[in-house]
Amino acid sequence: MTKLSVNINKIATLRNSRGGDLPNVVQFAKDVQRFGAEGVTIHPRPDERHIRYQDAFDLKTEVYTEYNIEGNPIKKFMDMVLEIKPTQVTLVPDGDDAITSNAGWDTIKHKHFLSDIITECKRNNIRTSIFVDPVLEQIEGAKETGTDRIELYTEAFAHQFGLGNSASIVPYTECAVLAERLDLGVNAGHDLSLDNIKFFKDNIPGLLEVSIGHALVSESLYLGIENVINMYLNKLK
Ligand SMILES: CC(=O)[C@@H](O)[C@H](O)COP(=O)(O)O
Ligand SMILES: NCC(=O)COP(=O)(O)O
Repeated sequence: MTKLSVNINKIATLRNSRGGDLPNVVQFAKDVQRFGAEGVTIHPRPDERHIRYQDAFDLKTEVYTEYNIEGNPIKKFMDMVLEIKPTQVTLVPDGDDAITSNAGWDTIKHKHFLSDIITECKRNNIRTSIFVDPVLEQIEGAKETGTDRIELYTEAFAHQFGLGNSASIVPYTECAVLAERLDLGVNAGHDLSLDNIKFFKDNIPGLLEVSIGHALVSESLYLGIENVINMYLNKLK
C-alpha cells in the first residue's frame, strides 16, 4: 500500500502572501487527515518563506497520521526536528535560494555527513529518508549511510511524462528494484499529480509513500480538497 502524505507548504505560502492567518495551516492539516490523507509533509526553508518553524511546532500535536518534515539538515533544522520528533525526517540538499527542491543528494560524496545525521535521528526514534535522483550508484550510496528509506526525486519523470515520454519511468523502476533488494524503503515526490500518479505507482514496486503538494493544492482549486484527496487515494490503491 502506498501512503498519501499531503505537503502543506503551499497553504503556508498563500497565508504568508497576506501576512495574516488565512488559510490556517493547522486547520488545513486537520482537514486533509479527516478527508483521508495518511500523512502531512512540511518543508521549512531557512528563510521561512513557505512553512515556518513555528508552524512545525504548532502541527506537532495535530498531526495524528505520519508527520514528515523535509529539509536541509542545518543546525536550526536539526534542533527543531530533534525537539518535535516527527515520524520521519526527509533530508533534502536545498540551497538557501532555491525556489523549490532541484536535486537529490550526492550520497557518495556526503556519506559521512549523512551518516552522522541519520545516526542522531535514529537515536531519537525518527525514521529517516534521503532525497535522491534516480541513479543506481546513489541508491547504493544511500544504503551505506544507514538510512531507512530513500525519496525518489520525481521532477524529471513528471516533466517527461507530461511530454508523452513514458519511458522516463525506467530509471525509477530500476532504482526501486535495487532499493528493495538492499532493504531500503522507497518514497517519492515532486511534481506528482493526478495525471501521472497512477502510472508512477503502477511501475514502482514497493512504493511506500508519496508526498504531494503543488499539484494537489492546484487541482483542489477546481475540484475541492476532499474530492482531490479521494481521487489520489483511489489511484494509489
Ligand atoms: C523535497 C521536495 O521535492 C518537496 O518538499 C518540495 O520541495 C516541495 O516544497 P515547496 O512546495 O515548498 O517547493
Ligand atoms: N517531497 C515532495 C513533496 O513534499 C511535494 O512536492 P510537490 O508536490 O510540491 O512538488
